[in-house]
Amino acid sequence: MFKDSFKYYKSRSQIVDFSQVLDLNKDTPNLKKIDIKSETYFGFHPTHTWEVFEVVARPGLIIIKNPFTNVGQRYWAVRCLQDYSKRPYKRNIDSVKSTADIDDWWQVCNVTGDVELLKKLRWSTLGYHHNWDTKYYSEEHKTEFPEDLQNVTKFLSSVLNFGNYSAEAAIINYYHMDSTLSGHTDHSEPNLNAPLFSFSFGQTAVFLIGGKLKEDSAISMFLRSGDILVMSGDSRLCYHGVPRIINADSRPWESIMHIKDDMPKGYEHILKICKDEKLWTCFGDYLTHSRINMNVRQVLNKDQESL
Ligand SMILES: O=C(O)CCC(=O)C(=O)O
Ligand SMILES: [Fe+2]
Repeated sequence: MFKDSFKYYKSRSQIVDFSQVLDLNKDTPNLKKIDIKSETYFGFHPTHTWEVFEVVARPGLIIIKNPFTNVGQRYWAVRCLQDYSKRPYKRNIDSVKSTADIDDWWQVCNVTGDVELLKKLRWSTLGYHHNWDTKYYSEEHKTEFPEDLQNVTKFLSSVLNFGNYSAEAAIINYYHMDSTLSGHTDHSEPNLNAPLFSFSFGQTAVFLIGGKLKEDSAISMFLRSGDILVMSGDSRLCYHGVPRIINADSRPWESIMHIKDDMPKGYEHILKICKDEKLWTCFGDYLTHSRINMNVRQVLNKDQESL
């Protein structure tokens, strides 16, 4: 059962055996290779070099083994920490009295060196804001959806042959080494046919995915920095969660190669941070102790203009 596996991997009071966790670094019959179109896009290695798999036990669950250039990883980490964590996006810290007034969390953390505050940000929502109590989206609770995140998911959707994609809601999850995310399904979107794109950066997650029912058994997999998980088809409504964050076995964000980056216009200031070791340091330090997950969804159905 999902619950039992979750408890097992979460446990700190016993030695946990990770040998059954699906590992993209190992050749395994549990993964089926998928061929994709040949394209290029900012922040990624050319798609003909990508390793894309479907998880045999979970049809529709696709995983792209870190397709990012190291600069690409830095880019999204900077966006999540410096920009997607800011007002007017909605954050968990908004509803806590002591932190509710903080507009620019990242700047305050860096100016004050407040490590406690750094750990307080657990999520932020972009576009349609997920109401965690009612589990509904509404037109009244919506902010602009970032264009770069919109475009990167359009690109991925096209490369993977899912067709047109319109990213309209995202949850950015910020995890520390002791954070977990309990089992849930993502079913609030009127459009449940469109895939969900999940990007991982920083430390490694043990990701658990069961079936459509809580009682179904779960499989586990490592999500490392740069890996992209796509929940589509039959896996879109499966129970899933993160019982554990473990230390990364490599840190691809640490060094950058000077390859030409085909940067979309308007984001040059982000690229400047990625390429300047001094400016990058505080972001790199964060990733050394944390994991960031960008979880992107299409909310509306094809011909629907609003909720
Ligand atoms: O952090 C992850 O890998 C999963 C996050 C997730 O399931 C969610 O935000 O709904
Ligand atoms: Fe989820």
